[in-house]
Amino acid sequence: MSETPGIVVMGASGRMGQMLVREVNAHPKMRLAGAVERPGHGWIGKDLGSAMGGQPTGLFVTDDPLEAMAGAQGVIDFTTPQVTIDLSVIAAQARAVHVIGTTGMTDEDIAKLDAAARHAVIVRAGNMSLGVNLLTQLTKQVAAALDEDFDIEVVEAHHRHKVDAPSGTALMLGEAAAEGRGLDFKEAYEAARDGITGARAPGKIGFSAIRGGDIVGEHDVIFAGAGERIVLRHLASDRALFARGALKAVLWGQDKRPGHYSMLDVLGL
Ligand SMILES: NC(=O)c1ccc[n+]([C@@H]2O[C@H](COP(=O)([O-])OP(=O)(O)OC[C@H]3O[C@@H](n4cnc5c(N)ncnc54)[C@H](O)[C@@H]3O)[C@@H](O)[C@H]2O)c1
Ligand SMILES: O=C(O)C1=N[C@H](C(=O)O)CCC1
Repeated sequence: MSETPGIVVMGASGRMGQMLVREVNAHPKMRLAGAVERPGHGWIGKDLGSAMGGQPTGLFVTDDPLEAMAGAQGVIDFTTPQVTIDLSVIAAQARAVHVIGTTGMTDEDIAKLDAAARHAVIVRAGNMSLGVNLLTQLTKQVAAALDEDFDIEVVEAHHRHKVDAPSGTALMLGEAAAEGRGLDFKEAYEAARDGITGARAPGKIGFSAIRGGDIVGEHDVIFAGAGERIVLRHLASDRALFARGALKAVLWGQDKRPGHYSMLDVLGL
């Protein structure tokens, strides 16, 4: 391995992709080794710096992740579930650390990532920020401390372009709450309500999603009891915090054994 790991950014023109390119370029301990976009995208074959509206960098955008990963030690991937699953096979072949921020994965998708992680290091989290990962631990503690008299609701808000709901973060928080309270998450899960739903059933964890404008990402975990309410809140106002978490993860993964890790492992929480 070269001293400075080469990192490929998948989905380089995306909201997170462009943020990742900037953060990798600014990082003293890594270099940008490749930038990948989907076949047919207008950036394919163009100089990445110019495509991003800056100076040419000599690095050209490709639609071939295998080519991009030749000589790379890591790939950071905030794209779509199918793209991420396909990439996990290629990353494993290339022995590159695969950092996954993509959300909206099904259980089947995650099983495929588990299979790839038998041969490679995968770090995956629905939210890469320190604040949210710490909040999952606080959520678990509060849920363990309070009994079923406190109803748990997770409310999240994101920009108008987000395609999946509930957010990956909301699911992380809900899973932490279920774990703290000793509930089976799948059984406790209650999707957004609509119409004559009947009274709230005890032991459920409810989810609601707001979509609008340019909201980066906001999450409340509400513990609602009789006469009092506890609200644990995380507000993200800059996507750079997700990108920085991903950079931390790709460096952390460099000397790890194959496995499917989370940001809790990276952050030691
Ligand atoms: N885990 C986190 O901390 C975190 C933070 C922000 C966003 N996300 C998630 O990251 C994902 C992307 O979010 P976004 O807002 O950047 O979306 P986006 O739509 O702006 O970016 C996705 C990019 O992937 C590209 N892409 C699609 N198919 C591809 C292919 N075959 N090869 C290469 N690139 C391909 C698209 O062209 C696009 O540029 C979402 O699932 C989102 O929920 C996670
Ligand atoms: O912008 C998005 O999309 C985000 N997705 C993650 C999620 O689903 O929780 C993290 C926050 C931003």
